[in-house]
Amino acid sequence: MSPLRITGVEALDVRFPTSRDLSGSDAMNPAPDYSAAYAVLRTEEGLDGHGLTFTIGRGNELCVAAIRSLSPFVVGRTLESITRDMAAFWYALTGDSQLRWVGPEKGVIHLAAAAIVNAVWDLWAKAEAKPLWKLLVDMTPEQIVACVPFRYITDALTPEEALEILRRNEGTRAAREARMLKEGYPAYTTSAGWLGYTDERVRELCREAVAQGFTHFKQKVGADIEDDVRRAALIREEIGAGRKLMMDANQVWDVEEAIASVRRLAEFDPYWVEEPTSPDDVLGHARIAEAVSPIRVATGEHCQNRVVFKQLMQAGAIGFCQLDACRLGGVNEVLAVLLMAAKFGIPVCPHAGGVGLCEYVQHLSIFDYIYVSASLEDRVLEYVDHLHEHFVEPVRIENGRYMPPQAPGYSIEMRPESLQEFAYPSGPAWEGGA
Ligand SMILES: C[C@H](O)[C@@H](O)[C@@H](O)[C@H](O)C(=O)O
Ligand SMILES: [Mg+2]
Repeated sequence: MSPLRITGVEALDVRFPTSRDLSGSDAMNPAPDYSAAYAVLRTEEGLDGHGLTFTIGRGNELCVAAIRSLSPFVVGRTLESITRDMAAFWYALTGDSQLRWVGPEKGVIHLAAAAIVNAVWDLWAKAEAKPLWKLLVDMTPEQIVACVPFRYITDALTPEEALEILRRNEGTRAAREARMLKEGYPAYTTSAGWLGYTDERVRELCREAVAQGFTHFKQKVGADIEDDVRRAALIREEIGAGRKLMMDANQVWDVEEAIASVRRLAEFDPYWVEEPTSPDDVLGHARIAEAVSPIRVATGEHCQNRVVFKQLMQAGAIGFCQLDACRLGGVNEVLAVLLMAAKFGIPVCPHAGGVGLCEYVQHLSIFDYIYVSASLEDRVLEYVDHLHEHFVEPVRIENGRYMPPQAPGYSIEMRPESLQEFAYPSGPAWEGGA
C-alpha cells in the first residue's frame, strides 16, 4: 500500500450555464445551471484525488464552504490510514457532532461529505492503478463489508447477510466481468425529453437516440397534464410501442394528484413514474405505488441517505432504486444501498442527470452487476448527453450502452482548462453575469 499523504484540499465552485438552452429542465427545476462543488485532495507525491457533488447553480457556494469545513478530516492523513478502516473514516467524516448538527447525514453537509469521500475513492483507485469498479470487484466480500456504514440499517440488513449476498454469485463473477467488457451496461436517455425543449427538438432528439441504439427514453412531466399527454403521444410516435418510456415528475405532485396524473398518462404505457411526490414521503410513495400498479414508482435522486432508502424498501414504496452517487455520502453509503436493494430484490437504476453523474454511476452499476445483483433484468442506467467534454476520461457510450472505463480512478477528474473557464463567478464563461 502506498504511503500517500493528503496535504491539502482545494474546494472549487464550477458552474455551467445550461439554463441558457434549458438543458436539464424539468417541472420543479425550470432553469438549472449544472454545477459542481469540486474537491481536490492534494498529496505530497503528486497523485491527486478528485470528487464532486452535483448542484444546479445557486447554493453551490454552500457546498464548497461545507467541503472546506470537512477538510480537516482528511488533511494530514495517509491514504493507507483511511483505507485500512474505511467505515471508521466514513463515520468520522459524517459524525463530527458539531457539523452533524446541520444534517445529520442530509442536505449541504452530506453533499459535501460525498465530494470528499468520492475523492478519497478516486485517489485509492488511482493508487491501485485501477478504475473504481475494478478496485471494488477485486475486493473480497469481507473487504467490501468493512467499507459499509451499517449504523441505522441493521434491522434491515446485517453484515452477515451482506456477506452472504456478496458470496452467493462468486462463481460466476468472472463471466459477468467479461460480459461487461464486451457488451457494456445498458443505458437510457433523458436528453430527448427535457421540459424546456420544443416539440420539434424532442422529436429530433428521439430520432437521433433511436438511431444511436437507445431502447429506453425518459420524458419530463408534471407542469401541465395536457402538455404531458401531447408530448407523451409524440414521443411514442417516434419511439414506437416496443421501446420503453419513463416519466419523471420531479416531485411536483401531491399524493392523490400523482395518482390521478399517472392514471391519465397510463395509456402511454410508462415503464416507471419517477419522483411523483416529495422525496421524504415514504408512505406517500407506498400509497402511489399501490394505486398505480402495475406501473412502478422510481425515486432516489433526492433520497438523502441509506435510512430513507431502507424505509422505502421496507414499505414496498419503490419498484426502482435511483440512488445518487453524491447525494448519498459517497461510495461507502452507496454500497449499503446496493446491498439493501439486493436483499429486497429491487433493481438499482442510478440517477445520472447532472454534470459528472454519468461518469460516476457507470462504475457503480458495473460493480453492482458483476458483484451484487448479478442481473440486468429491469436495470438500465441513465445517460444525459451533456458536458462530458470537460472530463479527462469521459464516458464512452456504444450502441446505447456504457462501456466500462479503463483509466485508473473514479472518472470524475475535470480538465484543468474547464475548471478555469467555468469557475464561478470569475471564469470567462461567466463574464457578463449569469
Ligand atoms: C434538474 C435536473 O436536470 C433533473 O431534472 C434531473 O436530475 C432529472 O431528475 C433526472 O432524472 O435526470
Ligand atoms: Mg429525475
